[in-house]
Amino acid sequence: MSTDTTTYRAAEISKHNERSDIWIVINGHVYDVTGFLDEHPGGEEVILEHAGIDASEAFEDIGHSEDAHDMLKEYLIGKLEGAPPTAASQTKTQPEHSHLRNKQNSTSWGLLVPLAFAVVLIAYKLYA
Ligand code: HEM
Repeated sequence: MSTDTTTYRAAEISKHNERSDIWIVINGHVYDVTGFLDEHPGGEEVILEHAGIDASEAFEDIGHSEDAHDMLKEYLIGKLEGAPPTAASQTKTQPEHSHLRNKQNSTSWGLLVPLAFAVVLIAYKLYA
């Protein structure tokens, strides 16, 4: 059974980002809120938006009541180790479309070479 002393890394937490398996991080603590989704007075949408990531700011910004803060204990499964997970850490680290950019670069170079050749040829025809 998980306890408060269990620590989880961002990479592990961010895997729990589906309706059927939701963890969120609030103020350095990890909560399994899967069962709480249907019960949340603020609706399931806001919880789903923070599935697998750090929800500290959103949670505090709403100005949750003392009761809401107390409820957190029920869902606590451990602590966060290292940096908090963010939405960005869920996406692939490799920059998207990098292969496309490379392709574009090679295309423009491929056009430049015959163009330069044509310019040289025209200049030669004109002045030779
Ligand atoms: C385990 C985490 C959470 C618990 C236990 C929790 C609990 C509650 C409770 C008890 C309420 C009723 C009002 C109150 O007592 O303050 C509430 C309302 C609400 N919560 Fe949460 N909440 C959680 C996470 C979140 C998150 C991550 C958001 C993201 C924005 C959120 C947004 C809201 C909103 C918008 C309301 C409605 C406020 C209103 O109608 O005035 N909650 N929540």
